[in-house]
Amino acid sequence: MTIHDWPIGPYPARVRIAVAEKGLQSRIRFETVNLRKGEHRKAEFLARNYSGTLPVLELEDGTCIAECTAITEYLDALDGTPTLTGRTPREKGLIHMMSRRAELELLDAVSVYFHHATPGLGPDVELYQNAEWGLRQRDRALRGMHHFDSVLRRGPFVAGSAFSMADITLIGGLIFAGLVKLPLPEGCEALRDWYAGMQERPSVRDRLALS
Ligand SMILES: N[C@@H](CCC(=O)N[C@@H](CS(=O)(=O)O)C(=O)NCC(=O)O)C(=O)O
Repeated sequence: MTIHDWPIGPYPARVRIAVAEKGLQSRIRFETVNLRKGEHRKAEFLARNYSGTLPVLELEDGTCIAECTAITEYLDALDGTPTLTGRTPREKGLIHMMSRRAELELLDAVSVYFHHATPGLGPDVELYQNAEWGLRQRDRALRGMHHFDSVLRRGPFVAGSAFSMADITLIGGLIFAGLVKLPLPEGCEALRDWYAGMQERPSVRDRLALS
């Protein structure tokens, strides 16, 4: 399998972490698509992913799976432990919900801030920007940080009693926040402590070493 990837990217980090957590490193090769050169907007890549985003998982038969959640669900289904997307219907529902909430209220919000209220990927790629919209999403991300701090005051993981895709998505959001220098607000000690612990996981710490 091939993962079309931007090594330092927060969304690609989600899949890199999932690959390492599942122990699939030996089955996957990474191929860099240069976002800063706009390679993800070219026809060759758009044929792999209409949405023009990374990462994309390409299977041996040429099937391309985009969207981090879908890629993680595919990898999780490949073989046994650990389970990242839930073992029971209840776990699956809660993990998907909390992962999606981490996307909407943090990761995607920081991404919009990056693309609209900062130079982003540069003028050749950011063809339309709306700074007000970007700043509103930055504020949404800060509210999201407070929300996840309250979630993590009630338990050690984002969704239930074990590490899951929801934790990985939140890690992606905080990676992006770090990249755009958006600090955790005062009062988010539970989120801060949780993230410090997550960064000690080999799958998180060594994610760039996969390629
Ligand atoms: N919903 C997509 C979003 C993926 C995404 O936005 N990826 C970024 C890569 S990175 O910002 O994390 O490095 C991208 O392709 N950005 C290119 C662009 O937005 O032009 C997913 O979950 O995979």
